[in-house]
Amino acid sequence: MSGLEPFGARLRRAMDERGPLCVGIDPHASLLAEWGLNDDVAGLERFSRTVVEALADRVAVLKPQSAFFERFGSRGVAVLEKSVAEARAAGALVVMDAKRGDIGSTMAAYAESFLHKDAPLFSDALTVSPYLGYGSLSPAVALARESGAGLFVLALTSNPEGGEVQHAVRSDGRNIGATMLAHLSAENAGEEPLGSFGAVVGATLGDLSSYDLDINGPLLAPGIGAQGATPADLPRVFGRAVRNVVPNVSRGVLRHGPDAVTLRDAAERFAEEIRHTVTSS
Ligand SMILES: O=C(O)c1cc(=O)[nH]c(=O)n1[C@@H]1O[C@H](COP(=O)(O)O)[C@@H](O)[C@H]1O
Repeated sequence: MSGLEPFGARLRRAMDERGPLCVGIDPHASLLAEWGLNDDVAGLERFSRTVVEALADRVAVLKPQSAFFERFGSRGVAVLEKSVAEARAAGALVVMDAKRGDIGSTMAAYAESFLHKDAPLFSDALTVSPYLGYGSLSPAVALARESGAGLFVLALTSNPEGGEVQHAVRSDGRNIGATMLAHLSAENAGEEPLGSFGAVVGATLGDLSSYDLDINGPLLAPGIGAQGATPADLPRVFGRAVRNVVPNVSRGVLRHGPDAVTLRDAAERFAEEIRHTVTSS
């Protein structure tokens, strides 16, 4: 199977050309209501199409959150398929936020669902959970390599509950979050200009200087906006690794809809602030 150019290279170029902002497509029921839409498939379709039409030709990454589509069953998943295809056709990279993770043999099927080039939901990258053991993700790593796709592995998540798992210390003295970062570093060794295997590291976490964030791969950083972090926090949280950070904003942008111009302006304000803090750090 001949795949695309590796995700890391495509992402680096998109970040250089468009700036690193990732906007989430998270059609919460409360946002549908704020946009004057019904909490049904038609409302979902209109919401998602509006975001894609407003932003896919200008932001580097769009990240649909699968749960909000799955809520509507097969018709919601059909909207998700269409949104992914339209966003990619308009030039955005799509990170499917489905946070899959299972025993290896089942993980292979999840990988086929999102990372096989002929899959209806093929996406440029997929969020995955390594908490059945990092090795259980190997079928997804292998298929991503073959397809030119990427993964974002939950390492240090933005939510306050994450520490109970991710800060737990192993017998070798390293904590679980740091262990995931080390696995990703090994995955990305020697890749230029950037590896395809990223970590999810929350922008809400404060100073992370005790972690080696230099994984030669992208760092997806949710938590800006609704969860309280700001673009100005990025250099303090990520240090030198800030240049590989893909900051995600979902509700902080989406609450400005349904008008496309207002949505674009909101995304542009975040993008500008991010550009400013990253280039001046
Ligand atoms: O993998 C993710 O995207 C993710 C990881 C994480 O640690 N924290 C986190 O908030 N997310 C996702 O990022 C988005 C954040 O949304 P907002 O808080 O509305 O900006 C949601 O879709 C979350 O599911």
